[in-house]
Amino acid sequence: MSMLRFPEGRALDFVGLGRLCIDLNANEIHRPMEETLTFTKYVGGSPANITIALARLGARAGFIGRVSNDQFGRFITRYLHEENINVDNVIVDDTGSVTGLAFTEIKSPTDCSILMYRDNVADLKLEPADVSEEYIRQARSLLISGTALAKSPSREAVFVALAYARKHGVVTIFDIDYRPYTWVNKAEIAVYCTMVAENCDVVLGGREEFDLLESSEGPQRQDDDETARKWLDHQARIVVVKRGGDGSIVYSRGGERVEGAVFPANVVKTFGAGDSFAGAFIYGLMQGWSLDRCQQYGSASASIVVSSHSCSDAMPTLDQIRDRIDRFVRSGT
Ligand SMILES: Nc1ncnc2c1ncn2[C@@H]1O[C@H](COP(=O)(O)OP(=O)(O)OP(=O)(O)O)[C@@H](O)[C@H]1O
Ligand SMILES: O=C(O)C[C@@H](O)[C@H](O)C(=O)CO
Repeated sequence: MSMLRFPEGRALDFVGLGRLCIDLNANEIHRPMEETLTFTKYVGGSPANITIALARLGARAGFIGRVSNDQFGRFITRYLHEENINVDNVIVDDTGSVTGLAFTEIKSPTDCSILMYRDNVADLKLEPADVSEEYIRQARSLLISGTALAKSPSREAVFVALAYARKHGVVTIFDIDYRPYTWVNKAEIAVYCTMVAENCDVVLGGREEFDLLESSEGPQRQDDDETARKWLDHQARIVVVKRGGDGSIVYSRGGERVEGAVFPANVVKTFGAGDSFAGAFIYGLMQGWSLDRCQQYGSASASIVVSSHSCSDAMPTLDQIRDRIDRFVRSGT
């Protein structure tokens, strides 16, 4: 068992915090963006994707963030509402900010990149005063994504939210979510992400992301087991090291170490794997499932999303994940 206790009797199962942006995924795939003519618009932003994933699985989800006061901001808020995500703590920013744009280039199933437009974005204008203690008090869990720490006042808002969550026994989840385009330097990443990771119950990241947090400790740590021990020595009850096409390893404070493989996928784009994995994995933790079942659902969810054109729109339902698992059990595909 994961030794993680989600409080009961709360109005929300899960609250995401941070980036709400727009994905513009190239429709002409398997070619460089210089040759792309059209894009499809989706809601994006890692914490938004994970929150949508949880809502799609039936969790009562909410969000804390800022959106721009324009058509994109309204599009995002409406989409979250239509996904039954509570938007009471989604604030319209009126400082003239814009919505972050993530242009996804799909050159091949394994060669994808994101062109980010993030100057003056609304999500990083989130202020400490925007974060409602009452809103967090009614939640069972809170997700913090690392990019929300990249700039003030969003950075300070994160620490306020984390303090409220710890005060009210809310399970705190930190997805390192490193995106280079917003941080000033790697030293800041190590400092601020470490401060959050040391105070969260669940920490998820890829090998390179953990190396960024641990870089101040001399040569980059390559050992996943050592990384897990480090963070489990702090607040963490669960540490997830995501390893792309090689799967993931999940560690618990109770000494479990569970390696998980991937499900076969007809990969359209690799983006969205981490967010879809995280959504189903966290859902499983909330149900009190074993770690290998949480991991299995996370991996199955990821295989569905990497086989799709979008991230948020493609987040699967429980039935879709179960069907994916059943198909693999029956046929190995
Ligand atoms: N090519 C793939 N095919 C099937 N499953 C995959 C593939 N890549 C990743 N996954 C699954 O998704 C999980 C998370 O993937 P990854 O480690 O790439 O996270 P990430 O880097 O956060 O992803 P993202 O690209 O969304 O930021 C993996 O542990 C694995 O279960
Ligand atoms: O998180 C981002 O800013 C990019 C996302 O919008 C995009 O969907 C993605 O890369 C998910 O991994």
